[in-house]
Amino acid sequence: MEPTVTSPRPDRVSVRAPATSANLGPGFDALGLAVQLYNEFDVAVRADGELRIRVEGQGSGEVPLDRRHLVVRAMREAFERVGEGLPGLDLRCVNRIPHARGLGSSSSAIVGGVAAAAALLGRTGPGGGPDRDWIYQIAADIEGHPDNVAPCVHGGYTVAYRDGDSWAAARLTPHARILPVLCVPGWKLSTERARGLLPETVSHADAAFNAGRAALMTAAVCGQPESLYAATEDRLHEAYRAPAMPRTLELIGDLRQHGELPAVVSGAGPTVLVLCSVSEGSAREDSPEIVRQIDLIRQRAGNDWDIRPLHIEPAGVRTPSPHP
Ligand SMILES: Nc1ncnc2c1ncn2[C@@H]1O[C@H](COP(=O)(O)OP(=O)(O)OP(=O)(O)O)[C@@H](O)[C@H]1O
Ligand SMILES: N[C@@H](CCO)C(=O)O
Repeated sequence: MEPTVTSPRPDRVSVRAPATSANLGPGFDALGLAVQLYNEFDVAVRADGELRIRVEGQGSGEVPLDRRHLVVRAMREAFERVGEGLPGLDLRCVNRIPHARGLGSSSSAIVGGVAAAAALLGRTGPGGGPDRDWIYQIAADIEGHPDNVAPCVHGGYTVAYRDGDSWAAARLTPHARILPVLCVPGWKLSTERARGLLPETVSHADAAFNAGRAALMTAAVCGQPESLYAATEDRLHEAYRAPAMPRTLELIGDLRQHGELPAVVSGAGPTVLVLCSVSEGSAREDSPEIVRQIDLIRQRAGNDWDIRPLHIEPAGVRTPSPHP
């Protein structure tokens, strides 16, 4: 956990942390994908020790504007890891990731907070960028499971896991033929409630089913998108959560049955993730095959869902200032 480089300490920093879609169906608490939708956090140290928080966009008027704020909690934890107290701060949040929808808003806030603290502490990684492993360890400890945190920190497609006393992740590059399309509803579901619906134990047969599909998912995302439909079947969490998000499971069933589209619950829901793809070349919003798939999604979803094609974010959290 030692920093690769210790730089002079700046007194202000800007952080950009992406949205993420976790699980991807069978990879419960392990698989995740970063997408190009971001929260931005501007942090400046205050000499008077006061804490001032401004929130624009998602969560404005809902999240606490004091030491309970998730970004501040994450920053405090990071400072305490090096034996320091949190200084006074001006924190400005520009939130674009909707809360409690299964798009990793909490991971973005936690990773953003830890990354801001790392930069203020002068901890940098190779090349002067964020000290990604340090950020990952602390953020995953706070979140409690690593599947949103890993892609938020590293970008791309990640397979996250526990390795002894620490968190580890394999970061892979998704195939250019894939374009994630998110169907975001206006209603919320907290991860805490969605996790409360899961059984204590599952059958060996269901565990074996998911092991095969999760392994296939990595092959499908990174090399053979034609396997995405088979790879997106799950028996560990989606059906158990249906009572808290019936319309999500209904839409997924509809898209799978009528459109043969690889649709899954994004994270803990209620957003639906559809892994759209083209048969050759690179997937773009205006590729004829993608246009057809998005039209079908719009028809089946109706007006209550915001249909958002979002390209994969390759790099993960960034601290453009002071580390370009
Ligand atoms: N940018 C933010 N600033 C402050 N608090 C936030 C922010 N984003 C999320 N939170 C807190 O986290 C809660 C949402 O976390 P939750 O884990 O339930 O959902 P999620 O992270 O959006 O979805 P998922 O984990 O399924 O991808 C919000 O209700 C809010 O309390
Ligand atoms: N793996 C997590 C993702 C949401 O944080 C879950 O499904 O509960």
